[in-house]
Amino acid sequence: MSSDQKPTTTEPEASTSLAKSLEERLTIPDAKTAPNPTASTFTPAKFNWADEAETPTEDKKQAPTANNELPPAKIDGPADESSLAMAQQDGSSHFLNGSEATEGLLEPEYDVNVKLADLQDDPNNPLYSIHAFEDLELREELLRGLATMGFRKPSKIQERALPLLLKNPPQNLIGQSQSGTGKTAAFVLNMLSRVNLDSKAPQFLVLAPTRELAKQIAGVAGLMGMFLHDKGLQVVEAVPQTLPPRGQMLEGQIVVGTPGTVMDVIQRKRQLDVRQIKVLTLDEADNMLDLQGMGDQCKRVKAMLPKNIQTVLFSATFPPQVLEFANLFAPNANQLTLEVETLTVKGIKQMYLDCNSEEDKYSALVRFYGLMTIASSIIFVQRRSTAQQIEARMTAEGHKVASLTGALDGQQRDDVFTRFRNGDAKVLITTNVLSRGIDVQTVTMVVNYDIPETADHHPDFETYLHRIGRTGRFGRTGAALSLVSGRRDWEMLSAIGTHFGVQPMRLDSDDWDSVEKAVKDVMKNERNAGAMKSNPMKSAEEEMPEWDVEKPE
Ligand SMILES: Nc1ncnc2c1ncn2[C@@H]1O[C@H](COP(=O)(O)OP(=O)(O)OP(=O)(O)O)[C@@H](O)[C@H]1O
Repeated sequence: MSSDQKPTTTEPEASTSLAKSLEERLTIPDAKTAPNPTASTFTPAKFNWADEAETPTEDKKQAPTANNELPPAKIDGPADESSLAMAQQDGSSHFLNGSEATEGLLEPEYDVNVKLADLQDDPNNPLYSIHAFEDLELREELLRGLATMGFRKPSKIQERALPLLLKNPPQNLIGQSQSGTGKTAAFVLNMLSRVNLDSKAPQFLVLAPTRELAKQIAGVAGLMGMFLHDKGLQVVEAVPQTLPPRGQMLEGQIVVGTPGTVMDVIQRKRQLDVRQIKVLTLDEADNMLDLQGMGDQCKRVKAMLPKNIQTVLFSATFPPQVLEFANLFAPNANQLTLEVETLTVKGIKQMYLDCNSEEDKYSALVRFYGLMTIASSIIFVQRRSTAQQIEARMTAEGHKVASLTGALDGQQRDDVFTRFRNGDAKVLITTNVLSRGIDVQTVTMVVNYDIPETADHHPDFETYLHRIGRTGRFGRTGAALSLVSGRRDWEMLSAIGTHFGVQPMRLDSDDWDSVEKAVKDVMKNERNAGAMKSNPMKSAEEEMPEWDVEKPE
């Protein structure tokens, strides 16, 4: 709802002053500029670099919630061809096929290659890089893999993190960068660079919060290592309901799984030999280390691994209290962290739709979808029951939608998610279970049907950021629409805007012509913006964000 109109029944002045104070406080800071330490001069240190990110998942919300949401079903499984094909489709199509299924909102009038090249030339963009992958001393098979995937230049996080990760003796790393900027490739390349292909023993363990993300990471590792398979590379998943039969070991140098299942296959089922593990990586590390969620499981897994292994933590968000624990989990880590104001991805246009009531949200949603063709979109809700209701209503009205929540079993989740990835379902309704890490490049719209809130009913900053980060991946454009239906929603969204230093654009559900025009304009402007941002006149050093360098304790 708007600052000046609503709520009409409850203290309109308060709402107005809220908006005013919001306006006063909201300034979008410029990227900081400062000397840029070159990769070769890095010593174990903490770097604070300007950019963007943050989020929680359904797994995190295993703590009791008001709506009795249960934690997601636990899932497991070995690496298979489908995950490779999935990653292939997702990972490689970005540059190989610029005219993928984006229609309507995001007609790709531009050439994706040209636009991305511009973004990667822009020092203020997180995709910017002054190096080539060739400078990063990667083995030849990996360079070929990257080229086949269409990766032309590393992003900032890849360029910064890789030299730190690949140093010998190996050092721990805590790495933060905005959603969709290629953190997966950074930690996957570390593993693929360090792998000993003469041994089939598990050497690398990656933990991720959900089965979908674990499978996605396994797929990326398989794809990036495509030229190492005939030399013996194997990637295996450890997610529920896809494990080999009891008594059979998980085989593969790279194991990717969810923490509960990994704990189970090490300790109880004894299907994972961890004696040769040399790197432990946590993706979505702030979520994984959350003590109310999976923190305990991750700690227990780590305790079962050999001592003195390299520990690598990545996320788009590291709230201060979690960062503290992260430093205990990965002692003496090199640190690449970002200021909170730099976490939002500029290519994601943030909007909110002012609805008249909670019930009005559904009709506004359906009307919004009727306005334009959207390639693919994700609707996030807070509760499973809401997901089911919206799915039923939209399906009854002839929309092709799917819904994925922790209420489904592993196979059902895989089926639904495959339908969405393939484009058979264009709209996915889900809870926070899919808020983190999921990379489906055709997603051009994220809808926050419910404003994300924590279990203790505060605005959930991290989840908001991760949710909207499901669009706008690696330089793509996207839009995020939050539905606001009352004073509380408005206050929560305002707090989120203040936290990140952004102000979502208001759309009025009483004026659909203007909504349609505004959204189309937004998408057009965003689409054209990338190519105009770069400033080739400034040297890389002049324009690099500020890095605070500290020695680790
Ligand atoms: N150097 C690169 N060149 C081109 N594309 C890339 C490059 N690095 C990564 N990508 C692509 O960018 C997309 C986003 O990457 P990835 O999923 O690793 O992002 P992320 O930083 O982990 O995001 P999140 O915080 O949401 O988990 C993927 O489709 C990946 O294939």
